Amino acid sequence: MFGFLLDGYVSIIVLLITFCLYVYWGTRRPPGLPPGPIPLPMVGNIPSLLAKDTIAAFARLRDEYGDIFSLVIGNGILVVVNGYDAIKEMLVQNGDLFSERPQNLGYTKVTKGLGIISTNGVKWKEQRRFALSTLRDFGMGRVQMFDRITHECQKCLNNFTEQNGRAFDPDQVIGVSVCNVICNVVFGKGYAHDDPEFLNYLQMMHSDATKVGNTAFMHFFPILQFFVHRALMKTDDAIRRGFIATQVREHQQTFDENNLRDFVDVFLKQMDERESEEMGTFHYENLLQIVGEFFFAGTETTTTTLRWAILFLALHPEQQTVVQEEIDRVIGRDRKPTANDRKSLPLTEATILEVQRLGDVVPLSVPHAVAEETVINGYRIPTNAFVIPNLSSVLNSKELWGNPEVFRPARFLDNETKLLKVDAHIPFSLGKRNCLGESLARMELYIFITMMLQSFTFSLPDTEPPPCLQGVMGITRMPHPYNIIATKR
Ligand code: HEM
Repeated sequence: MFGFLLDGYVSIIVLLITFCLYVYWGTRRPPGLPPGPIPLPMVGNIPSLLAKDTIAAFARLRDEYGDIFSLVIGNGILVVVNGYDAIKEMLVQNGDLFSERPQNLGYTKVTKGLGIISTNGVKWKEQRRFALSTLRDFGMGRVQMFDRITHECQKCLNNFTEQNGRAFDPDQVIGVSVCNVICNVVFGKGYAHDDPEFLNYLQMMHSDATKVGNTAFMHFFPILQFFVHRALMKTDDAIRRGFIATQVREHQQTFDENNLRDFVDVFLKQMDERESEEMGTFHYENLLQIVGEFFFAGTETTTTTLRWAILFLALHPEQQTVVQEEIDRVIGRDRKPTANDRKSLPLTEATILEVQRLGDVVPLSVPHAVAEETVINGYRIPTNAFVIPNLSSVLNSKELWGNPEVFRPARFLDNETKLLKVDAHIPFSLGKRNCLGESLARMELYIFITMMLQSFTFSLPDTEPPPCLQGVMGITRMPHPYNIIATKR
């Protein structure tokens, strides 16, 4: 007669046990991982990633759990590596193990195993080596490239002049000039600043870059990934199949193997020579992807750094004046800067380093992964973990810089005259996966900043509220939009 009561009790006990197991498994950290907060059932440590300021949240977690901590998110694991010593130990001392990219990275689904940024093994090695040597031949370090960057920068300065002392947002004009530098390397030419098609592709890339950054945590959620990647794939495809494919077609039609004009020509020659290779990486789809990655990785990063540069200089007029005096003394106002001038411009160089340090443009680098399950400092790093080198923890370290929040180029100078080499200045990351475009980017920053200060003094309009210096996270850490007045010198 009391059977139904018994059934009721059994159901409640089963439910209770299930609930306890669910809470236990849901809040359990997989054994051996670096320390970190207790995950909540279902959502794991997502709340730590949703914080308005991820960088500040990571700094708090580092204080609590140490230089290497982990977060459990959905079906994924995030290992965050902080501080120069720990990052160097992983990316340099253990570079062979930590130089992979995670294959569960959302971006990998968009790239479908092509390109350089998200590939591993032979596919990555072969194309990275080829890209580095071809970029060196066509760009980085060559006088001809120096002239092309100078030319693109001059177009940007002409636009500043046309503003006639009015306040304006320099974002787009800098973006077009910087993108044109990449166009020069890969296609052998740049585009007009008012070319509507070019501007449209640039705008698409810009909004893609914002989406990828904002959706970092979606890498772990297949349903969310589905929607985001569909949107990303659409724009990615439009850029590759439209803008890039048109240029490649033109190159194929005018190809002359005795006159290789740019990156695309050299790649086409390799495609021809290696046609018979099975599983080779020199094929049409890979060419579209790699060129797209140069635009993607090279435009937003350099543009954002230059936007920070103008903002910091406008906020520090005394610093701007001393750099201008140095440039006037070494180059004058009429001659264009040369590569040779660099060694005579320590203050200018120190200012560029400080812009990159405080601008902190790629604060969390690009996720790495381990080639095989690894134990480091006694912690287990599984193969499916995303390893995040927290570059921001180095560029903003109190121990290293004393007052990291202050814009102070002199920290890179000895006796205010000699440029110091500071190993912990790592905006381009470290190790085998470090930024492939570092030399090109350094050349661009030097030419743009020197030429800008040669011709203009930057100030903020006093009719507008002071700009917010908190960065906005997209794929880069950008300044909030701001207006500037460029006064001709
Ligand atoms: C100021 C400008 C730039 C900054 C701060 C920057 C920073 C970075 C960082 C932090 C990484 C990730 C490194 C890692 O995974 O550990 C990276 C990778 C990369 N960068 Fe840059 N970058 C800049 C400009 C450029 C330019 C101009 C290019 C154009 C060619 C470029 C192409 C790449 C590529 C292809 C990768 C992927 C490398 C690989 O996976 O092997 N970057 N960059």
